[in-house]
Amino acid sequence: MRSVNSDMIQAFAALDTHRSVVAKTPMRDKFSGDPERFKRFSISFRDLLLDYSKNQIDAETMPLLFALGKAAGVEAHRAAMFAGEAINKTENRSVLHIALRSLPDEIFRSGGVNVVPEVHAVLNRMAAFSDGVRSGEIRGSGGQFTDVVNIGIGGSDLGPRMACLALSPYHDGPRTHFVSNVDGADIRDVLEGLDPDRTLFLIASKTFTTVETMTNAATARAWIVERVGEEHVGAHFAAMSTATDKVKAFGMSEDRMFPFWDWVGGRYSVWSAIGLSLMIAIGPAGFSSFLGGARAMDDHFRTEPLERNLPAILGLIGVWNRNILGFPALGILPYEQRLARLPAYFQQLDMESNGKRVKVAGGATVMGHTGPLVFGEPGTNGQHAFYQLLHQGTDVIPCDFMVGAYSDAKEDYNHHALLLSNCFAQTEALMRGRTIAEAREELKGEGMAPPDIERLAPHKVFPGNRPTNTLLYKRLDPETLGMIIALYEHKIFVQGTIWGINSFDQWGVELGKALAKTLLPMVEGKQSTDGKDASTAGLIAAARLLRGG
Ligand SMILES: O=P(O)(O)OC[C@H]1O[C@H](O)[C@H](O)[C@@H](O)[C@@H]1O
Repeated sequence: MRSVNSDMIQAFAALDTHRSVVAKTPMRDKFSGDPERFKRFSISFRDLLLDYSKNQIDAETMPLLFALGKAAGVEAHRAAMFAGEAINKTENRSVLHIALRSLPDEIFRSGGVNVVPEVHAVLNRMAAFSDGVRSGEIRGSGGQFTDVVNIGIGGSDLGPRMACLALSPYHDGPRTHFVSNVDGADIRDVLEGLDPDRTLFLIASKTFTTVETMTNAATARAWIVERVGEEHVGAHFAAMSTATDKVKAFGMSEDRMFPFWDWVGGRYSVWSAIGLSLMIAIGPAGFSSFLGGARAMDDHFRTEPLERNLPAILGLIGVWNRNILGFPALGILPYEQRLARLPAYFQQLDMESNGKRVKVAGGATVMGHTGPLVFGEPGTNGQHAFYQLLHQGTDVIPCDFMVGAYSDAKEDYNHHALLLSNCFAQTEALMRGRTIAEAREELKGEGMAPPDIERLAPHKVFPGNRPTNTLLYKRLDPETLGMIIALYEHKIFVQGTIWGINSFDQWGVELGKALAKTLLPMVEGKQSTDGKDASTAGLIAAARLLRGG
């Protein structure tokens, strides 16, 4: 398993040959030739519908992709993850974010030990703490907390930040704020206007060593000490980390410490203690529905054959687009303003997991491509910004559209129908395109003179045949959000398995961190830049000059 075997080579070769067959018929003709196409290439799970019919695929493509998934050992690797095997091989760790959403009587083992009792013990402590903060029983120096500030970065920021915004209609706790950047402007802007006597800080860091988070935490501590007094620091802070000794050294008491474990990757940690800000905002019951949605997707992923498995289908379509058709990027386009941070969240989830080029088995370089460049913005905003390139640019960029059938407010009816029509219209336009004959026809219909028609028509041509998936759900509630995130987690797992890389480490972020440490004394003027390349030394010198020292 997990090294390129002859079945995989054959499966890739078959897909490669098949590509030229598929390419003969553009998607618009595939749709007119097959009224069953939507039915054939869509799949539902609970209130989620995944329509993948607007891809460059035909009846032969999916069986070939399922054969590839099987040859790559997706099923066995999936079983290994659920069995708690140390599939994160470079760090020798189990990968058990799935245990974070388990039921109390389920069993997930890491190193032979069932982790579920510990998971639920922490969840219960988080619930008691959240209830206390929400009711005012747990309070600051000036009474009930009105504001909660999560200080963290990467996986200790993007998940709770994204989910708090996504579920804002479910907020009935204190306001939540997020500070991540080491740029002092970030924390300064957040603290401005907050009442120190009623502000709770949550320090979120898996390692409790991340320089951005530690710097911001120290600034927050100083803010409290200065305004409220050293003796109140304990009441205004809590921490979530796997490094309990470091949290203690920071001065945090046991009851303000919410642990998680090294078998949870940072970008998979929103379900753990890292989600405390979300739990305080929406309450333990809402958080439990969020976990429940993910658990439902886990069960689906674990038990369904690849042919009826949403994450597998989404992952395999992604491999088709990336490896066989050679498309370099993936747009994440939620038609849901409250999912504005979802593209950034999926960017870390996907690019930090699958942005790799070395095989987990043997250390050789992967042949071909791995993870795509992930980007996105909520629709309809993106339409008025970068969709021009999606429709008429020289690169083909597959996109995932997502939209809820309902908005949570009745008065949005008019807005929501427009939102839905825009979402569906974009996928239709990307698929159909517009031919030169159609462009001419349209201009003629507008009464344009023939020379002008000829001049303008080429600019009005849309090549079409551009792939999209559409994920339609009923409404964005905690359960649905949990399902969507878990869907993408498992999709990324399927792709990482096929590419033979370790989706659960992130060595690629280390070099820059190490170099930043060596540059700091140079930026501060305490050390010479001798030995640095001319650009780096030149930039440091120029910045020092501009800073006046
Ligand atoms: O939670 P922390 O240990 O503070 O780490 C925060 C983030 O920083 C790192 O550089 C990693 O790239 C991320 O995966 C991680 O989520």
